[in-house]
Amino acid sequence: MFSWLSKNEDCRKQPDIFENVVEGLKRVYKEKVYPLEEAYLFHDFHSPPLDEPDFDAKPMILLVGQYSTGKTTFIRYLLEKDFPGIRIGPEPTTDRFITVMYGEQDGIIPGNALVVDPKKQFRQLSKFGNAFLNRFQCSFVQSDVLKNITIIDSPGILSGEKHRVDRGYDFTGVLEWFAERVDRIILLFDAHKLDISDEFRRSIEALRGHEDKIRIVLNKADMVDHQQLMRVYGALMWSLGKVLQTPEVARVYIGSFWDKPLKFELNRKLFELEEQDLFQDIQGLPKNAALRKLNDLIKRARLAKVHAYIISILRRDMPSVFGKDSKKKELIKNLGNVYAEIQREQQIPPGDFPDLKYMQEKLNEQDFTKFHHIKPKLLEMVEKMLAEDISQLMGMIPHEQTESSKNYDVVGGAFEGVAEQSPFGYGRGEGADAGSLQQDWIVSRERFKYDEVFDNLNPVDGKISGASAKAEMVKSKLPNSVLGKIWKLSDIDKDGMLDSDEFALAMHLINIKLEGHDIPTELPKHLYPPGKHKFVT
Ligand SMILES: Nc1ncnc2c1ncn2[C@@H]1O[C@H](COP(=O)(O)OP(=O)(O)OP(=O)(O)O)[C@@H](O)[C@H]1O
Ligand SMILES: [Ca+2]
Repeated sequence: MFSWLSKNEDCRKQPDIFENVVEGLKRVYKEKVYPLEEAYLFHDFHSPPLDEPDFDAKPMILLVGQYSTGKTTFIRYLLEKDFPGIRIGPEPTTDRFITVMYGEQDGIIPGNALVVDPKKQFRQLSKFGNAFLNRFQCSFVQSDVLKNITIIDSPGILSGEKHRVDRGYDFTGVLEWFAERVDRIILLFDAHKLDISDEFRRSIEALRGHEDKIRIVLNKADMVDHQQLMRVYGALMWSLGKVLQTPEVARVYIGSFWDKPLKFELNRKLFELEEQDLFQDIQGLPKNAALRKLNDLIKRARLAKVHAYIISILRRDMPSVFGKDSKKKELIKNLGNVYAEIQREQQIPPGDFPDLKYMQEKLNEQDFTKFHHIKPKLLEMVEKMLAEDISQLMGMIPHEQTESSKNYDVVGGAFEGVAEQSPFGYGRGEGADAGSLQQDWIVSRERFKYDEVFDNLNPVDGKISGASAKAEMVKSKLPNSVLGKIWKLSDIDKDGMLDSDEFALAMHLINIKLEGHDIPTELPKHLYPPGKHKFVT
């Protein structure tokens, strides 16, 4: 299975210099973490070994939610086209996990074939059996959106359902498997029907430990009026606080992610801003993928370490001849004492330990006499990797991010319509952007007012001094930091004085700020006075 594990044997002798972050992660995993995992049967307890495609895969977004919250519609909205196998409807529709990936041609690969493809990151899913594989597929779509991300649609969570029994496979296990590997988990809620079932709550629990990846979408927010929306939002935050059990509750994006007309025009602005934030988050995923992989590898290495301590202590405490069975039972029952011993002696925080009940269950199936004693060398290797290699790789990330940011853009589909060039882009026609789509200089519209003030400031040779401009500008009561910025943008020819055009521009910028918009760092082209276009940078 791990043909790639034996490659590059010589690397070990060379000093650790990594070509790039992902190659570095592959190498430290296979050379330093994997041996510890293998020695202490980590893969039987926690998660299967990482494979090369796990490191190479495009960033993935997993959509999770109760049935009919609009998961599939959300994907359709992003892609602006259907994917093979898409089904949308008010009743429970999606009955399978579908990874929606980029392909030169549209098509489907069924789960059974997917898990034997060595180039894809899904091989280990075969452990969930045929009942799952028959409910798993990959849909290929020719969409630019998918060139740098992969989206995973999941079956809606039904209330009153016991997943393992009704679906025939370990649904939460599958969720957990994906949660560990994806870059983003988007939980969808229906503003129109906010009842959080016990089943959904349990599914969210399967996402424990990955709270940093979770974002919440309060979808269909357009189906209720504003007052009701506020109430639903409050109720959602309250329930989330209980389910997620993290001090800071994940970011909630309010919106209606489909292409139908708005019911309440009042919501347009809010939805637009929320969508912009969510899209930015999604567009940042490819850039941050290396950091996410690094983060997940640290989590994994720490768990592997704790796991090794647990297993080796159990081995140490087993008798060599008689009473093995009763001792095993006793050790499992008192596993809490083992945890306490490790916490005390190794100074490992309780949060790094696996769930006690879960470990007790897993240990039942194991033969303790086959466990290894403590191997300090293997542990040291992981310690050293956490201390040295990881910080080296961390240091390479900013460089890689700037280097390759251009190739990483998520474009196309819904991302295209709101791109800056179109008049419907975020913030187009507002604030400093107002007037960018017209021929005339927008400042000239209110010009007559500004000229009157200007003339009263006694200009000499058509210009007023910095001092008299300042005296006028502070009347806006804006702080000096803002006015200084406005001054810089307005004194276009940089002669330390303002002519009537420049003064009008300064007043225009002050109004923009007073209306609550931001002042740009550079003056947009359309705000340059007609005679001063030669100064455009
Ligand atoms: N933003 C929206 N506002 C109102 N209705 C919506 C919105 N998005 C989707 N719907 C409607 O909600 C229903 C469910 O949509 P969809 O099938 O996409 O949900 P789903 O979460 O994928 O469901 P399932 O879990 O059953 O697969 C459909 O009738 C769809 O038209
Ligand atoms: Ca669906």
